[in-house]
Amino acid sequence: MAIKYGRPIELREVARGTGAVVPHALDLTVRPRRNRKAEWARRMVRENVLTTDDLIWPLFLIDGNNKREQIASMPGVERLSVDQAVVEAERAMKLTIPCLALFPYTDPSLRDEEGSEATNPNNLVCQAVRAIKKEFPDLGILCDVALDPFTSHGHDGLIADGKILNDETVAVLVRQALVQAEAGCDIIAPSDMMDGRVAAIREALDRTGLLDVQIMAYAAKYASAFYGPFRDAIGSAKTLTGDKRTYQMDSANTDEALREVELDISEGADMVMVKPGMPYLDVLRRVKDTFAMPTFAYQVSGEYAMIAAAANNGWLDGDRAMMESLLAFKRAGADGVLSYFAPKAAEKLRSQG
Ligand SMILES: NCc1[nH]cc(CCC(=O)O)c1CC(=O)O
Ligand SMILES: [Mg+2]
Repeated sequence: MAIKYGRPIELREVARGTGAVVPHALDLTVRPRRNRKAEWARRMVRENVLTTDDLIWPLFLIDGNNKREQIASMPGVERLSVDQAVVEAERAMKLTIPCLALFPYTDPSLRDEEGSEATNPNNLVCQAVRAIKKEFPDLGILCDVALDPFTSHGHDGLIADGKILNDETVAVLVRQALVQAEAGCDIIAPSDMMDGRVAAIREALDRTGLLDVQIMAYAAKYASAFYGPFRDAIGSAKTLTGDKRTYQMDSANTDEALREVELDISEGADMVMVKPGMPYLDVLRRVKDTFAMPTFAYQVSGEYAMIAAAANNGWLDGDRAMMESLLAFKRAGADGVLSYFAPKAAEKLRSQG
């Protein structure tokens, strides 16, 4: 047969009749455009859909009260004081976005070589978790585990002699995860890419009786230029020394992503993530097909900035580019997407009914 799936073309060698009724009509049996002829017809054959359930909304936190600060490289995204984060949490609830992700801008005076503020049970993230959970206990909260918002050098781990120390870092990450979980965080999301951190965090959570706290592992996280605006947002862009290529993955690799994901699953990850998003849809598809785990993509700050900047310049239709990019994650196998577009996309989805 000429084609593997669909209608066997040879079997359709029925007489087509001679002389088309319509002048100049091609003698075509198969016309794929028929299924696209109207919106209702396109809806009938649509293979993937985006809903508000697919969205995780990342928020940036800053110390203070009633404070909102624009982030220059992320037009439309702000740093929020805890009370304002609670306001946005209410918006998430109304928009039926299931989960927020929290990232702190740590005051420079609180940053040090060891990132000690990460394990302060009253740090900005923990304050926000408590405040949001108090008002909206049914809203999911995800907390990032890594030291970069807290270290003076901007790295995700501890450094000695210019090297990132894996095992010593994991010990600190475990304490960071515990203070977040004890504050009420639902999903611990290690983004540091140290080896063995998922197992260590799972063991510590279980030992503490925090059996229901989930782990979403940033399992295949690449060393990427697309994190630039995020580093502005959390204030690590200027201080970061060197790059993160000894722990984040080489963007040339995909087999390695499968090995990373397999390890994190075996260590106890409940969900896995591929990051960045759009430039790595091939990785996302392989991960989903290989492991059939709840699999998430992070449409990172640089991806957001590209679309937002082009839209603000009138170079593309921002809303359509946003929706198309989010649907692409679904098509590639994602169960959900962390995206700064989350509230805007949710508003659009709900206005469409
Ligand atoms: N480890 C921290 C972390 N968690 C999420 C992002 C990036 C998110 C984004 O760009 O939107 C980063 C930055 C980094 O690894 O340098
Ligand atoms: Mg790993």
